[in-house]
Amino acid sequence: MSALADFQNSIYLQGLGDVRPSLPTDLTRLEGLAEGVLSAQAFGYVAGSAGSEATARANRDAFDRWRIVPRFLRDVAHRDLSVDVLGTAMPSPILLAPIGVQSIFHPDGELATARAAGAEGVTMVLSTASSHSIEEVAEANGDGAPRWYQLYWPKDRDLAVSFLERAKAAGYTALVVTLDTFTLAWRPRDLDQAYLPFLRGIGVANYFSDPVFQKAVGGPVTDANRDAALLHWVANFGNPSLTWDDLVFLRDHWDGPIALKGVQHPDDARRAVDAGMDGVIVSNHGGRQVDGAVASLDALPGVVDAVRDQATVLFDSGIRTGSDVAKALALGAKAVLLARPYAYGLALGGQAGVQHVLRCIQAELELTMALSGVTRPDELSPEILVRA
Ligand SMILES: Cc1cc2nc3c(=O)[nH]c(=O)nc-3n(C[C@H](O)[C@H](O)[C@H](O)COP(=O)(O)O)c2cc1C
Ligand SMILES: CCCCC(=O)C(=O)O
Repeated sequence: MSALADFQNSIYLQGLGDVRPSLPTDLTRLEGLAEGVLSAQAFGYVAGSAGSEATARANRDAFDRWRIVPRFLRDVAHRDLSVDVLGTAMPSPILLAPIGVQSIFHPDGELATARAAGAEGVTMVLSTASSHSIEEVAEANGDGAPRWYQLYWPKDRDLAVSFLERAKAAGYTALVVTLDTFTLAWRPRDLDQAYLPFLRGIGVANYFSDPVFQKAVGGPVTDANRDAALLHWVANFGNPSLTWDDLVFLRDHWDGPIALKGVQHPDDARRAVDAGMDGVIVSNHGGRQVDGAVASLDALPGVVDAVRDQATVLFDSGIRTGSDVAKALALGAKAVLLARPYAYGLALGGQAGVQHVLRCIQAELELTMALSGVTRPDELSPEILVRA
């Protein structure tokens, strides 16, 4: 047994003193509860996806179509979920996905998430669109806590370099570059409420605190130049003109590992390898970008096949339970990024809510593996799965 599954025992033992978990241990129930504590706008922003939300549903359906076939009498007494991903030692193959604008879920936003991740030893991927700055989040995360930085690659190259330098200086060791959101997709829940957090000054902390950004808007952002600063953000946030050739620029300005997030096609995965990228993250942004896009889990095997051992393949979009993690790993992912469930945990319980989510999903993963005859993540293979 490991400390991860000990969480299960600690819950039962607390029950002897009539103490019960304050949040559900079935993480699929968090969304419904979060709806009760969030504003309609904040809930619509996190729970919503692109268009008719067909891809968001497809992400979940794809997990349902794979079933685990448990095996027994394989000595699963000693379990070890730890993995090394792009040079970062992790207690389990689960990272916290980049989620921007977290102060719409809880006043402490990314600071609470960073504290939770630091306390659990789990790697947090900080979004460029965070509501607290790169440096503030690093401080909350703690010295020596593992953290990665996610880049939204702005038009202004000097600003991109400044973000990378700040992230490096603040101890973020790997870079995640998100390809699929150089512009926001058609998101009806936000459109119907005419709601975009950035225009209300949320999710722009890294921009407003940046010397390159400040220079472009005539100095530190105050009431006097705030509207101009927001317009500069709109004009600069993403760059639809980027091509594969531009990745050379990133390689030149970041000396750690780089993973491209949003890869769905095997050929794009091969191009990432050719461009010297260290990893790809198979993701459709939780169905928030291309409605009608292939379910992320269905895209995973093709990418794994294309990349083979030449790069690390990570996965997100639709992970809700420990058994989802096991399925994604069985289909070839080295680790997964957990997203919406921890945003709901944050909304419901701040730092403690995020820690609850992390403990539940890690314990559930370990128990699912052990009860399926598997003791280590690298033992998970397609052999443990059948089509439903
Ligand atoms: C509210 C919200 C904000 C997000 N912000 C970012 C972001 O700033 N950068 C990024 O790369 N992905 C962002 N994502 C996408 C997640 O990293 C992840 O790919 C997606 O949520 C996975 O789908 P799932 O939550 O349904 O599992 C965001 C997702 C949500 C729900
Ligand atoms: C401008 C987009 C930043 C946040 C994001 O990635 C999302 O809402 O999906």
